[in-house]
Amino acid sequence: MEKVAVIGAGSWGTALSIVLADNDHEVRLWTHRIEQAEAINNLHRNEKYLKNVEIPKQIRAYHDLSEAVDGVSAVIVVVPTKAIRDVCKQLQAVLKQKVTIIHATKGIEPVTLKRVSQLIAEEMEQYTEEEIVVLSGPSHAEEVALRQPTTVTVSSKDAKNASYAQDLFINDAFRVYTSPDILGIELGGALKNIIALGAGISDGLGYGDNAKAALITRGLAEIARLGTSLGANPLSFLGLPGVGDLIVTCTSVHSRNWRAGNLLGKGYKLDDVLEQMGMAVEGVRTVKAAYQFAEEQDVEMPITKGIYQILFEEENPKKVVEQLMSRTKREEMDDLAALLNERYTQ
Ligand SMILES: NC(=O)C1=CN([C@@H]2O[C@H](COP(=O)(O)OP(=O)(O)OC[C@H]3O[C@@H](n4cnc5c(N)ncnc54)[C@H](O)[C@@H]3O)[C@@H](O)[C@H]2O)C=CC1
Ligand SMILES: O=C(CO)COP(=O)(O)O
Repeated sequence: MEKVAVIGAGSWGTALSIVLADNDHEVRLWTHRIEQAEAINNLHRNEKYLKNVEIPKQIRAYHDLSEAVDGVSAVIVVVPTKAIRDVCKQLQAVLKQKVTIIHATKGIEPVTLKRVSQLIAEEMEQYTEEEIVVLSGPSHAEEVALRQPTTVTVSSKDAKNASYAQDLFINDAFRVYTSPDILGIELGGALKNIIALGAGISDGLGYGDNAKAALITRGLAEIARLGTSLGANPLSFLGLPGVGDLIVTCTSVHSRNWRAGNLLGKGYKLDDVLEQMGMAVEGVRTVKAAYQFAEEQDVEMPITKGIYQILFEEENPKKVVEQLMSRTKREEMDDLAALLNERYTQ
């Protein structure tokens, strides 16, 4: 049994705390909102983020960060990407002992184009990027909290840390794999949110399953194209944090990115959609980063570009679909298949 702190009491932080409590760990769930800590401790509920879920009594919520991390062996960071730097600065100030840092956040910082493990290492000087672990994969909090079968991947350059994280979380309802390709795992988890926004827009416009299957497949091709240009293993995009997470986020009503896209497709404005959601919709910031990445790396990402135009240039979604459908003719297998072919047939 380990003593662990989960930083961020949104839907995902709360669901991961439940997995850890089921594994008999002592779980301290930190939130920056005092009233939320009180509600979790007194009512064993987190109604705003995870409706109708009973939180096990052995999960204790904290508002004081230094108390939450005192004596723990692992810290699991689960706040939205935009809050990572701020939260890690606070952690750096209060952490007295060296711990294993695991994050479960899915995003890329616009402008700097840094992944979350890089942001953590930048803000917490006693940790190197190689030591950080990411947990990612097709895993909606709503289903994890109900102990429905779920599979994820943990990844770190430090194999010992990845294996520690695997042991911490794995149980009969929550199966955990390991991977050494943290670049591919973080990029897959972040970039699928853009395609999920697109799937929601497509559904909001009234298009059908054919369109969604096309978005998932061609979206995977452009994620893999960008990822491999940055040095990721193309096979990672065929795994749980790649195609697995694309499928779940593009097809599940639980997905915040899909739901936000759906409202955009129905004609709502971005600001109104985000206000209505009231939860992290990571794809909105990540599409800025991916658009910039694609320009800098000279990588073709037409779906990402179209979604960027809908979100930030007020482009009409129907017009974007027309543009995507009337692009120059090409061979299909010039993407992921070709990358794999190149790597494994020589
Ligand atoms: N909800 C899900 O099913 C899953 C979410 N994720 C990822 O987990 C991350 C967190 O997402 P959710 O839990 O869904 O978000 P959420 O919107 O449900 O909760 C976010 C939490 O972070 C807190 N927060 C926001 N800014 C903060 C700050 N500056 N300092 C401290 N706390 C702050 C909020 O108060 C809230 O408790 C995202 O990157 C998301 O992509 C990953 C897998 C599944
Ligand atoms: O990453 C997720 C599921 O694996 C959650 O996706 P949303 O943030 O779109 O809800």
